[in-house]
Amino acid sequence: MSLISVRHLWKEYDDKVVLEDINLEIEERAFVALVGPSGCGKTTFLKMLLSEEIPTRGIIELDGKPIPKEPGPDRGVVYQRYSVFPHLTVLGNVLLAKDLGARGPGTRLLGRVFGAARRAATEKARELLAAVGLAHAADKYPSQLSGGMQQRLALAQALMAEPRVLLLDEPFGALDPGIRADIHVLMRKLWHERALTAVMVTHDLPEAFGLATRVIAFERRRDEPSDGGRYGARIAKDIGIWPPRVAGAPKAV
Ligand SMILES: Nc1ncnc2c1ncn2[C@@H]1O[C@H](COP(=O)(O)OP(=O)(O)OP(=O)(O)O)[C@@H](O)[C@H]1O
Repeated sequence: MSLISVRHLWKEYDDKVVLEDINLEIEERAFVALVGPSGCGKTTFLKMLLSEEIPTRGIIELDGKPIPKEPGPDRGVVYQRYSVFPHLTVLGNVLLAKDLGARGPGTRLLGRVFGAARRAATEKARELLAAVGLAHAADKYPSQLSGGMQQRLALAQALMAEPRVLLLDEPFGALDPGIRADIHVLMRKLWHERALTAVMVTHDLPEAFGLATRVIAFERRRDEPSDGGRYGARIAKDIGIWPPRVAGAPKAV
């Protein structure tokens, strides 16, 4: 069974069709790159996977069940520009992800984590900071971080709730090429080492083909101003990388 199943999905804003009859099955541990012209609906699609937007028609299932109506800890997200809390340290920003997502035993009003749960969360946040190469920066403030370090922090924060699905919206688009290459290495490592299924929007084809197991291109079959928004984008290409990349088996890359 697929982890994510999208069937006959349409998204319209007023009388403008953005996405038209999208059908897609995403296997667990896949790394899907979504590419396509500007404005073709890639971010809108990601927002529907995150439950920040509601489909006009059609079905999205996560693990065989309708996707939850609200964003939740099962889906993490990283945007191109990370919105940090400037008055919190790097460690504090990662812990906040836990606070915001906190539920159940060990939690109190406002969802803040206390006591043993707090200590476990701090340990986990430190482990994540080490995993993204920010162990040395735990006590720094976001304004003291470079763009690349901020995106590493964004990854740590997104992973704090151990999401099954990691959604990435041009996460490395604002970085210089050298920094980007470094963070690609990190992204590969995280995907191999953690139980993640990733869906990443990117404009960068080498990035798409360099990281993904599968590259999906959205495109409108007609895109004339005279069409007045009658046609949405569809899946124009669905390319499996060859030889296949297998999560957890970096030697196969
Ligand atoms: N809330 C909204 N209300 C109305 N129209 C919207 C809304 N959000 C997005 N759109 C429109 O939907 C279309 C798709 O936008 P979207 O941002 O998903 O495209 P994209 O492929 O991610 O573009 P880009 O590559 O430039 O980021 C655009 O025409 C946009 O103007």
